[in-house]
Amino acid sequence: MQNNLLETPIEYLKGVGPARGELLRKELGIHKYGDLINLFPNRYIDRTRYYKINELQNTNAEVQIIGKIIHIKTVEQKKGKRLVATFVDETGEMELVWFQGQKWIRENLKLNTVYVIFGKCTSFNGQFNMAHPEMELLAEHEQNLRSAMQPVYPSTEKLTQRGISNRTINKIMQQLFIETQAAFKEPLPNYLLEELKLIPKNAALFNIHFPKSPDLLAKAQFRLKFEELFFIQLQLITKNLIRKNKIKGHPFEKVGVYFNDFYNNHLPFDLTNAQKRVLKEIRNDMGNPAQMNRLLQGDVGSGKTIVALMSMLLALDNGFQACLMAPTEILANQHFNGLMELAKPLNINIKLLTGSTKTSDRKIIHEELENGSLHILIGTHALLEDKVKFHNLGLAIIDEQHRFGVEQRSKLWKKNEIPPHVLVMTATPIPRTLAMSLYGDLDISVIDELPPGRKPIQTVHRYDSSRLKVWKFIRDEIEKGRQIYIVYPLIQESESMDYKDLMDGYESISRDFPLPKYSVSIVHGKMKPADKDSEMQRFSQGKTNIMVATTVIEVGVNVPNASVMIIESAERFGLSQLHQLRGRVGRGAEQSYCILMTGHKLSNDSKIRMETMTKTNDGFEIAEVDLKLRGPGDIMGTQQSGVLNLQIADLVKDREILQLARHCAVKLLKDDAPMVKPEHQNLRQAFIEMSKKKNIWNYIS
Ligand SMILES: Nc1ncnc2c1ncn2[C@@H]1O[C@H](COP(=O)(O)OP(=O)(O)OP(=O)(O)O)[C@@H](O)[C@H]1O
Repeated sequence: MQNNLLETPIEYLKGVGPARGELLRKELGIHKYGDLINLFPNRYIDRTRYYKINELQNTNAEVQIIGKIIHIKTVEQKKGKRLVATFVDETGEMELVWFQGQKWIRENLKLNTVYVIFGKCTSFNGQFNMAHPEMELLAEHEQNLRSAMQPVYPSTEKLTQRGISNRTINKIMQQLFIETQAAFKEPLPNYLLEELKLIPKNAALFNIHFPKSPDLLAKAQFRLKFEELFFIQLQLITKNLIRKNKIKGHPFEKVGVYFNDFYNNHLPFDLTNAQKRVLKEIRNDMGNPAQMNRLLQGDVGSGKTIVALMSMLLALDNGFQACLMAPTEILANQHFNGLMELAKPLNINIKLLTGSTKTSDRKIIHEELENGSLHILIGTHALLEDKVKFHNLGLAIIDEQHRFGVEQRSKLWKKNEIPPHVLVMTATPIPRTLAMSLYGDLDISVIDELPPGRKPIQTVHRYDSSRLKVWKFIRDEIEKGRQIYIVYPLIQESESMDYKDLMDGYESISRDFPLPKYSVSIVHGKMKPADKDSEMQRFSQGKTNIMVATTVIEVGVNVPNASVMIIESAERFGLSQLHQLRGRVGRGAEQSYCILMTGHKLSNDSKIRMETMTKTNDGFEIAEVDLKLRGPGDIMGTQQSGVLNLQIADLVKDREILQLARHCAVKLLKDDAPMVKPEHQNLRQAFIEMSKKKNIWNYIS
């Protein structure tokens, strides 16, 4: 099809016109013919079945009935007038109701004439009724060739009220096919269509809007989903290739004194096989003259810190500086302390820069950073300030990247003429399918093995009514010398209520665990950073037995002696958050426990969450359940990514198609990366057009 036809403004389509055109633009983002063709139905209704009135059930289902209107009246009510018609068939009677458009309906409805009505049926006081039914005279209905599966398009109430019903969309879609003569260019190469048994683009578009049979509909859906995911993968992989070919990085050719000395003489434990494998992947990447962009995924407590340090030592060995940026002060502090501890025997200069760093210290940091005597800088967003200038930054490690905006990250890259290698670390396991789409342009390393000797955390779910028993359990654990976390939810919308819960909880815990035998710390977001820090310190040094906190402790806190995590109102946390919180215990050699406290009334989702947590400790398994429960849009970090504005595919349901699309995209680009072979001509053109429109690159880099 001619491209310019697809570019035609939507109001030129017969049956649309300026008013409807405006509505379609505003409500559905449909500006041109090409947008309309890609407005895919979100479900299909079976219009082959006709119900009798005595077969109706109160299920709120959509039904189709043949019958007559025998009576019509206007009913006055406080809320306004409604039009009520009595509709009968040979088995019974029901009511049809209209709240709007009553005058028109009264004038046009024919009494005692056979109609086919269609709509949602509800029951009120034993009588069935249907509000605003779709109506057609039986004679017309029989003439209208209708597909057995009638598409239902994503619509809005506003659209329906202003005269763009599903039926209207259906009609203008037909018109679109007439005007464009269904001649859409086939972007996929023939060999791919044959290999995957995909139906051609034209047939797919036709059958998605006017399915001829369930089988053809399924084929159309498969084909269009594949195409959508395939183009996204082409984009992501192309981006990765361009980066590897064009964006130069500093090759770290040497493994020198820092790395070797640490590896041979100061490793505090043997690395796990997973840590070794991941380090090798990182070394390989950084040894190349292309910029590294790697995502390091590791479940909570899997030992990412030492991998980060050893990667930084490689940068130092090659005469470069390294930095690590964390999203919160607590985390930055934690990393700083952890790295200082590990690097103690090495002669390197590591400093911490956060919002609370004193001006005098800041000055020193700035100077040392510029003259190159500062080797490693750890910090928060403070690292991004313009004043922070590196002598030569070779490696930037970003922890928990989804908390940083895209701009912030790229700002860090731009601190050098040649961008540093980038290692993104995350302890939030991302299901493979989602990682493929979100981070498909990054190389991914996974630490999928916990350090040896860890005892799996035992997780239980307890109702508030067994609190006394839980408190007894805590006392016993404290007796054994262990420490306890008690975490309260903090949800922004009800912040003041939550603070009240937290403070009430803190008071009653302080009462139940009184001084001098016990001491209780508290940490929450409203505290000054310095106070927070000192409370954290007291707890991590073992000076307090219990830490009462909000989710500020969610990530990165490392107190191996803490063996019990109690999560209050656990039903209010998402699965990945629960998993993160639980990961704060089980970091030492002792048996650890996580107790999920909830009230008795739980929604189905909450029940699944509690069951999942008590059943498994595996972050990836939990992430999969989370993805199923919440859908990809709610998973952390996905909102900012355009990857998820999918038109037809669904990352949860269509994971197999996604894998196939990725596989095919990799294969195709390996063979013909610029897509210049004759059989890839249409593909290339479609790819360029799509990249212009839907530039997911901006979201990701
Ligand atoms: N190979 C290993 N053998 C024994 N202990 C290890 C090993 N690797 C790491 N550890 C220890 O395991 C604990 C967790 O490691 P680390 O803090 O690096 O985890 P992490 O991956 O950063 O987890 P989180 O994201 O939850 O902070 C630390 O106390 C660390 O010293």
